[in-house]
Amino acid sequence: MLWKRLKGVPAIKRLVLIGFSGSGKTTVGKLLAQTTSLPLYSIDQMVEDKAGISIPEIFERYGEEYFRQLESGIIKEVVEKGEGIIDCGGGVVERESNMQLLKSFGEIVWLKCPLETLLSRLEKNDRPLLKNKDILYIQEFFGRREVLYQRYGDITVNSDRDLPRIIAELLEILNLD
Ligand SMILES: Nc1ncnc2c1ncn2[C@@H]1O[C@H](COP(=O)(O)OP(=O)(O)OP(=O)(O)O)[C@@H](O)[C@H]1O
Ligand SMILES: O=C(O)C1=C[C@@H](O)[C@@H](O)[C@H](O)C1
Ligand SMILES: [Mg+2]
Repeated sequence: MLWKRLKGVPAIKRLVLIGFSGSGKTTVGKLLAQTTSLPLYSIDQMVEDKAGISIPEIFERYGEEYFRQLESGIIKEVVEKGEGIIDCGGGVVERESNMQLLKSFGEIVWLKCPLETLLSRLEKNDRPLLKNKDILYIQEFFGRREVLYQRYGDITVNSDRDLPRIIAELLEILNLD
């Protein structure tokens, strides 16, 4: 065991991961769920399961607003669950109502990562809001999103590092065993 549980301090067992596409929410969520045995709720995956088509297809056929409605509907269902890790889509912060619900569920962790790293991770980019966009557009979009992640995150974790270090920091913050 790399981390040590602090005795007498309650563990955080309701966690919400937010951050830009490529910040590692899904990757970190899976690893953290495996390590802690907490259930993982991946909102993007649940939206795709509900719609029966991929996210790029949802955007293409029905548009962003329809995707956002599905996303908000799944969030309403998931916050009714008990303990667990919620892996959000990158745009969850676009709706204040999503964030109120998620705040009532648990601790919101912003996986913060510089744009340069995100872009290298998203080289094979299929995210509809970023696909085929020029760098100036992406920089401006990233800047607007950072303001929102900063606003809603209770805890900020640097995700511009290797995965074991991110997981170790999260386990320490959450005081999980
Ligand atoms: N700490 C890391 N170091 C190196 N590569 C990483 C790290 N975290 C994630 N990645 C890689 O970056 C890519 C994007 O990661 P991931 O899908 O987890 O991001 P995300 O935040 O869930 O994005 P989205 O909001 O689009 O769902 C994946 O290929 C993943 O393997
Ligand atoms: O940043 C966004 O708005 C998105 C991020 C992805 O996780 C998906 O939820 C979808 O591609 C929208
Ligand atoms: Mg993801």
